[in-house]
Amino acid sequence: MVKYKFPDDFIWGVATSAYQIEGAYNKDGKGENIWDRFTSIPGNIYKNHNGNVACDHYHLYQSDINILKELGIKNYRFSISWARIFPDGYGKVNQKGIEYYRRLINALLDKGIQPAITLYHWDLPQELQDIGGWTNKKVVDYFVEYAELMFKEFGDLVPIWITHNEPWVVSILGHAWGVHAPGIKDYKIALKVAHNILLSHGKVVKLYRSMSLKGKIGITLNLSSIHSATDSEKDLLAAKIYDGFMNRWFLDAILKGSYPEDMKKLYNELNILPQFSDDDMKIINERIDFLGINYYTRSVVKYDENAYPLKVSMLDLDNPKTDMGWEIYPKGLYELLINLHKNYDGIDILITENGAAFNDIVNYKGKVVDDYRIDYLYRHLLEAYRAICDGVNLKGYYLWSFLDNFEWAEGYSKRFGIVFVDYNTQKRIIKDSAYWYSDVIKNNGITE
Ligand SMILES: OC[C@@H]1[C@@H](O)[C@H](O)[C@@H](O)c2[nH]c(CCc3ccccc3)c[n+]21
Repeated sequence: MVKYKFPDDFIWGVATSAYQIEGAYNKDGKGENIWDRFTSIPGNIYKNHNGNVACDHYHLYQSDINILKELGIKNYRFSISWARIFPDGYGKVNQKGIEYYRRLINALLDKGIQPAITLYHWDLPQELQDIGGWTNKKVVDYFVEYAELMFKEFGDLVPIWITHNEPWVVSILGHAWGVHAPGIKDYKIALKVAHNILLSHGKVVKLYRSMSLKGKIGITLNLSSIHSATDSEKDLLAAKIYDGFMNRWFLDAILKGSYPEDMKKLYNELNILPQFSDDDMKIINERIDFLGINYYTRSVVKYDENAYPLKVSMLDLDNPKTDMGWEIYPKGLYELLINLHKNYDGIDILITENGAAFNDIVNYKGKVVDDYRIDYLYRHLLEAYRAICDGVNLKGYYLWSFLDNFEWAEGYSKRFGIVFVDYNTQKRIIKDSAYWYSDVIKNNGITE
C-alpha cells in the first residue's frame, strides 16, 4: 500500500555531470577544461585523483543506460562538456563531441528515458580561463554561442534544459575559497564571476525563448536552510547574512530582477560589490519555467568577529552526518521548499539534486547494503511529500547520484551513487538503495 503517493506526473530521475563520470578527458577532439588543469596540479585533489578516466561513461554509456532501464528510471539529468563541443571554448566545432551526445540522447530516448541537460556543470574550457574565465564578458557571449549550437542540435529532442549548475559554488568555491577550479581566492572576483554567470543564464533563456522550442528551461541553485546558533541578535543577523550570501543573492536576481538591498549594502561596505546595470538585471530576470534546487543539508551559523568577510561561521554540530560531514537534516528541505513557494510566487520547482555519500562496502555476497542511504532518501522524500501536500509546486526529484563518481576536491573517496563503481575494473554493482528507489518510482510514492 502506497502511504505517500506523489502527483501522477511527478518526475523521478537521477543526476550526474560530465566531468564526474565521462573520463575520455582527451579523446575524440575534446579540449582541455579547467578541471583537467586543476586536478593536474598536485595538492588540489584528494590523493591527486582526477577525471581522466572516472567511470569511463564516455565508452560505457550504453550499458549504464541499460541499468537505468532495468531500474525503471525514466528521467536522467546529465551535463554536456563544453570543451567536447568547442575545444577552444568558441569558434571551431568538434563534430565528434556533438556525435557523442547525439548517441547518448538517442540511446536514452530509445529506452523511454527523458533527458534533462545541464549546459554548464563547472567544466569551463581552459582556453577561456586563459582570457579571464567568467570575469571576462566575452565568455558570457561564448556561452551563448555554445548554448545556441546545443539548442539547434538537440533542442527538439530534450524537454528540460538547465543553464547553470550552482553559480554560488562556481563563484565561491572556485573564486573566493579556491578549493575548486580555477582555484582563485578573491571575493571581489567571485562576485563578478557570479554576476557574469547570471548574465549568461539570462541571455541563454532569452535565446531559448526566441527559438520557439517546446521544452522547459531553468537554472539550478544550491540552497540551504539557514539556522542561527542562538536567538541572540548577532547570531540572528549572521543567519540573515548567510541566507543572503548563499540563497537570496541568486534567488532575488533571477526571480525578482534585483540583488537584495541588505547584501548590496554589505558588499559595498566590504568593497566586493560587482559593477552592474539595470539592463543587466533585466536580462538576469528573464522568466524561467522552473527553479532547480540542490538540497543536501542545512547550515547552522553564528556571529564570528574573526570570520572574513561576513563575520559568520558555521557550527559543526554533533548530529548524524553523511560521509561528507554534512548534517542529515531532512526538515531543512521542507522549510526550504515552503520558503521558496511563499517568497517567490509559487514558482515550479525541480529538486535537481539530493543524496548522500556513505562509506559503502561490497559485502561477501557481492552486494552493497546501503541502508543509511535508503534512510536518508526516505526521510528527504517524506519532507518533499509534505511540502507538496502544503501546496508547493514541486514537479520532480533527481537523485544525486546515478553512479559513484569523481567528487571534486574529494576525488573518488566519497560515494554518492545508487550504483557502486569499482574503479579498478569499471564494474557496476546496483546498490540496495537503487532497488529501493526503483520501487518508489514504480509505486509513484513511498510505501512504509
Ligand atoms: O557533493 C555532491 C554533489 C556534487 O557531486 C555535484 O556535482 C554538485 O552539483 C553538488 N552540489 C552540492 C551542494 C553544494 C556543494 C558543492 C560542493 C561542495 C560543497 C557543497 C553537492 N553536490
